[in-house]
Amino acid sequence: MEKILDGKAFANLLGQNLKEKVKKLKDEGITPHFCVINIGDDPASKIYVRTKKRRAEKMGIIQDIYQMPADTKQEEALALIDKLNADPAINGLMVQLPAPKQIDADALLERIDPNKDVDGLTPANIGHLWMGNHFVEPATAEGIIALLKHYEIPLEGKNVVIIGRSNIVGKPLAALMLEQNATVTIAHSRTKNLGEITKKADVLVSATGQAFLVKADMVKDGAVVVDVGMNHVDGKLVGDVDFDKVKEKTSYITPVPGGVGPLTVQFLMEAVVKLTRRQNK
Ligand SMILES: Nc1nc(=O)c2c([nH]1)NC[C@@H]1CN(c3ccc(C(=O)N[C@@H](CCC(=O)O)C(=O)O)cc3)C=[N+]21
Repeated sequence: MEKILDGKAFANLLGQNLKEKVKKLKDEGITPHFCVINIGDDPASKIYVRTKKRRAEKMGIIQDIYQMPADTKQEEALALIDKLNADPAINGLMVQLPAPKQIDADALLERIDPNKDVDGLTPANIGHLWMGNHFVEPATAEGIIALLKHYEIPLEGKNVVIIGRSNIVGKPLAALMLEQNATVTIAHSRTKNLGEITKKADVLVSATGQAFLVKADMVKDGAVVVDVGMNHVDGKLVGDVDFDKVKEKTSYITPVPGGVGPLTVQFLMEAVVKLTRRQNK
């Protein structure tokens, strides 16, 4: 029954358009330039940062990586953010998450200039998101909304269940789904009778980091399933969804890899370009 929501193909389609936008900026003498601050040695983070760098190069965007040691002090990270905020040559910055435990990551996010906030995770921009006057949105959530729109999957009046309440995915996605007039439920690790709740979902999104959490008996026939999970199992990348069994019940489903991940990266690039344009009006 399933139809695959091909995030990778859609990201590439968007990429062609974005390259043109970057070219236009370059004709005006402006090259979008952003920085990723990565603190510590998380192996997954290092891969993500490199994936972004490749994508940035492809788009014609400059990405600097500031790799900081695992024992970086809060003040050192704050000082770097201050420096990048103040540098007019830098259009955007982001702090790769998770950060080591001595770091107060929320305080770092709070320090980022909202006008340079590629991730849309500063308190100001989260406020804008919930008020409905946002100009930069967290990339994963934005990517999911765009993907469903691209496949002409309506959200108005639909029951959307999101598993996961992170600041980076679950909460911002709930805001954007509400904006699309969906009825939104957020489930999480303390939710009781998860399967009963997910079975009511017309659109089910999982963003937990728990492999095989979403089983076929938790999914309504004909549902749309979006898998945000990135889990390494036996050296293989899998999502949160028991894909082979769940796909038999869905009308549409995102694969991992090749689903939401490439859209996250693409929409980070879109944010860099959007911020750059806004700074050069
Ligand atoms: N401040 C911050 N912003 C983020 O946007 C952010 C972050 N921290 N921390 C970690 C998560 C995770 N994330 C992904 C990036 C690329 C893929 C991606 O490219 N995935 C590919 C393939 C990955 C592979 O093959 O290893 C795919 O799903 O097809 C996935 C996930 C960004 N994140």
